[in-house]
Amino acid sequence: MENILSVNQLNKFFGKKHVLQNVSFNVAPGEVVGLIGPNGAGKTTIMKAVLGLFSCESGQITIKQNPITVSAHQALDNVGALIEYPGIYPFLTGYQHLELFATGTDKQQRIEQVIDQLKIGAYVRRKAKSYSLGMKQKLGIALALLNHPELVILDEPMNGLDPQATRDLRDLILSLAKQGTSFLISSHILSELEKIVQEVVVIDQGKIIKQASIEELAATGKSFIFLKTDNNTQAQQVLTAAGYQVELTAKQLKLEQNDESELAKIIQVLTNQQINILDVQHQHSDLETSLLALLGKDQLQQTKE
Ligand SMILES: Nc1ncnc2c1ncn2[C@@H]1O[C@H](COP(=O)(O)OP(=O)(O)OP(=O)(O)O)[C@@H](O)[C@H]1O
Repeated sequence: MENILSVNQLNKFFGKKHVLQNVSFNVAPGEVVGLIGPNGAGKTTIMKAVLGLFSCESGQITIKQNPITVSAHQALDNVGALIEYPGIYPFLTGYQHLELFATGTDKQQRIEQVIDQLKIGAYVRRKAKSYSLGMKQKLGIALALLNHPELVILDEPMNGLDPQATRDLRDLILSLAKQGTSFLISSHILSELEKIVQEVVVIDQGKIIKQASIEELAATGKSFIFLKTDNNTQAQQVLTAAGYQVELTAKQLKLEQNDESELAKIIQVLTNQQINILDVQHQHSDLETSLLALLGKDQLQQTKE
């Protein structure tokens, strides 16, 4: 299927600083792609470049195969975006913002629909100067979704949202993606991001260090077993003697799990010594652990080069 967004060999300098280095990735129709990386990695710069907000020294950006440059913006009619913080006029109401930016013949219907989708009806007719951070954020997202965009770019969309609003936004993104809308989303809340994205683009110091499906990335991280026994100190000694690396915290033991059969072996070692197991928990590698492992490895590789 033809990609909705293609970024190809993008290079951007701010002064002498090479902030994007040969950045390439694609977003397919209906795909939710997460852009993740440390502070200053270049995520917002990529998003701004896609929106044609500044020129890049080299590379191409196309939306539905139409090039985006500082002077060619037509393809952006299909794009909705919320970057950095919502640009909101304090003396207009939320509703007036929506009226100002709505296009198309079904404007009025669409405005009512996004008010409903973002659950902003209770305050949308109040002046925006009285809005909390989360209220502004929801209005910003409503504006990004207003004109039936095929591609939505959201920079830290969960900023300021409470748990219920975060969950509502997650459900909304998933349902729009099912209907074919594509998303490019950056977020530091990786536990949330991993619930919505299919593909992850990891950027560090201006370079893409990995593009992978969320499952593929999770598989690169580690899994742990947490055990509580009736004698953790003895359990640690016994397991260490059996060749396991065991970390003892105040209440439990932590072991790295390398393969699925390991838990049964550990239980056997402990029961052989009459140590009773009170609780077992298994923690699969999450996006955060995988990302940290990836960044750590990459940094190690860079220092070796
Ligand atoms: N207008 C600018 N002028 C000069 N340097 C800039 C400008 N905008 C960004 N930078 C630099 O470009 C690099 C990438 O910044 P960017 O905002 O894209 O990072 P980010 O990944 O979005 O970070 P964060 O997670 O902190 O939001 C940083 O080193 C930043 O200092």
